[in-house]
Amino acid sequence: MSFSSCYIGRFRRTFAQIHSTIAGRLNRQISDCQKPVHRKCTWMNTQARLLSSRTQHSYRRKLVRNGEKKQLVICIEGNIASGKTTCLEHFSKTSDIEVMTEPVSKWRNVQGHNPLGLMYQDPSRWGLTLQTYVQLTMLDRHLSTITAPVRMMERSIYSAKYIFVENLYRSGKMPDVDFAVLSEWFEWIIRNIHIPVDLIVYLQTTPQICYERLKERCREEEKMIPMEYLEAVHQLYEDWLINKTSFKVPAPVLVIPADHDLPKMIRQYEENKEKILLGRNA
Ligand SMILES: Nc1ncnc2c1ncn2[C@@H]1O[C@H](COP(=O)(O)OP(=O)(O)O)[C@@H](O)[C@H]1O
Ligand SMILES: Nc1ccn([C@H]2C[C@H](O)[C@@H](COP(=O)(O)O)O2)c(=O)n1
Repeated sequence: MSFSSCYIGRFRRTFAQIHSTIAGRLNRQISDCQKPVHRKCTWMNTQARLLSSRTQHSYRRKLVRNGEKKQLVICIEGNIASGKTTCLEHFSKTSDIEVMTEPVSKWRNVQGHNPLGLMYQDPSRWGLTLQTYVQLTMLDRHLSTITAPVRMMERSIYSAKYIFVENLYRSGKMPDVDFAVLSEWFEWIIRNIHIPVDLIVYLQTTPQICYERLKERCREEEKMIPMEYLEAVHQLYEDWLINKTSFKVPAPVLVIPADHDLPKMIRQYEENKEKILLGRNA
């Protein structure tokens, strides 16, 4: 087999795996969000109908998650090492809440490769690789079937793009072409797939506190993260969720100050529990 046919064969297999992962999570139904349409059709038919609906009508139809019902989806957002996983651990003890951490273990090991580690070693070369995989795995998380009345998940496909891809690009570590490809993927996803988020809980920290917690956690890949990186991520989060000057915010935001020690954080989580369970920020 020639090098090129072997390469094309591998590309086709990889594409088929990604396609089946996403397609498997979808209901193969189309909905126009306001008026759900309960018609079964194949993936290909769905695409055809999406295309025709777009040319004939002004409203947009989107693919929906398997068995999508009225469960609440709460995304926990915050800087690296701000305490998101610790927050989820606390709420995992509450009945009626399903918690879902970020798929970091996948980002550290995809078929024996470590795109997270590679990205920190050489962001210009591997930023696209990591962020493409983050986008896929986060989409997979968003589309997975919810098994409790409330889902709390760590971060979202939105912060992956608005914070981390944006940071790589703005800091000059992601080439224009990589940013353009990732942006088109992202825009396609949010235009065509319904990704409901009911509330964003923003754990607001100072970069200095995150730096201390990062050092304490001591994840191998993150040893070279400088303070400036956490400051840049912090600023992007503030502009998105507090100042609301950068990107569209997909849900109301509940801000929890998160520089405090663990006992105080737990008190704050308990004080905010009702709001969170109702998906409200006030
Ligand atoms: N309120 C807190 N005070 C002190 N240390 C904390 C607090 N919350 C979390 N940590 C510690 O900080 C590190 C990062 O927390 P983690 O929950 O993993 O953050 P994230 O998931 O946001 O990256 C961990 O070692 C954790 O034990
Ligand atoms: N889109 C993303 C999301 C996360 N990361 C990095 C940042 C951390 O090193 C790690 C996990 O984040 P944490 O849960 O500890 O805040 O993954 C990234 O580079 N891109």
